[in-house]
Amino acid sequence: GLCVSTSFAATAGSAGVSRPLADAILLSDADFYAQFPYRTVADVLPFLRECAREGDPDSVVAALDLWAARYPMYQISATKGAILDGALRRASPNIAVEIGSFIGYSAVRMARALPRTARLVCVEASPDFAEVARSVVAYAGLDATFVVAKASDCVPRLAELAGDDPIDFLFLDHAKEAYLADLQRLEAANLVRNGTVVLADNVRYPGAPGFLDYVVPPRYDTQLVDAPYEAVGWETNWKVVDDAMSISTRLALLSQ
Ligand SMILES: C[S@@+](CC[C@H](N)C(=O)[O-])C[C@H]1O[C@@H](n2cnc3c(N)ncnc32)[C@H](O)[C@@H]1O
Repeated sequence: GLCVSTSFAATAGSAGVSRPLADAILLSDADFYAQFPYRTVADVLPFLRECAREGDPDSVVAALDLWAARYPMYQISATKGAILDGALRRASPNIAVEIGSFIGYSAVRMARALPRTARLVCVEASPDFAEVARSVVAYAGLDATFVVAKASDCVPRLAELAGDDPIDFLFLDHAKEAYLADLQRLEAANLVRNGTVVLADNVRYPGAPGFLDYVVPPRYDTQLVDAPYEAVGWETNWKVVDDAMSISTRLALLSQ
């Protein structure tokens, strides 16, 4: 529909689209679905090999934007991706953690926006998704360490990976109802410091009960950034729903 082409056009222009991706953009729905079927998440890999340049994160992001436009699914939009890029660049973290990677779209965006010496750790509960995400990040020529675990079980491994260092930037995009408990688990393990930035998606829709009430002074300073949730009912009737990302900065550590 209209939403798809407009939102994609905005990214394609800035990303330096390769010739094959430009061809794929022009395919009719029927031709696109015939040439690039989506039966399992791993089907994104042959599409990327054809439509994105290996070692070129911009072309991988542009190709995944097209993939998501033809197959609306659970990755953040290009608009939300730009919000993530901006927050990450402003925070300039040494250690960034993402919880909920799906096939690696936001992981590529984060790895691309990080300082060279920084590390990205991605926590993903599904082994299948994590394996695809790992391949996508590698295809983009970027680095990330994957922890295949539920967020509630990832703390020991995160602590090990971080050494004595806290997480400087945390992106929450997994089970919305688990945001609060999983953040508090990281706090209890001293993985959050004064100034740690926590960016959370879907805090308005589907919504993160309890989480938004928690990330307020004196614990956190929080800014809400409006950005629509695009994929509601995409199979039958495309609907844009109000949503927001929250960007919270830790103000003070409480003893737990
Ligand atoms: C919305 S998708 C993430 C999209 C990704 N951040 C992107 O923008 O490309 C949510 C992901 O969280 C994972 N997930 C759900 N609950 C989880 C949990 N408790 N711990 C870790 N991962 C979880 C799901 O398997 C799914 O891949």
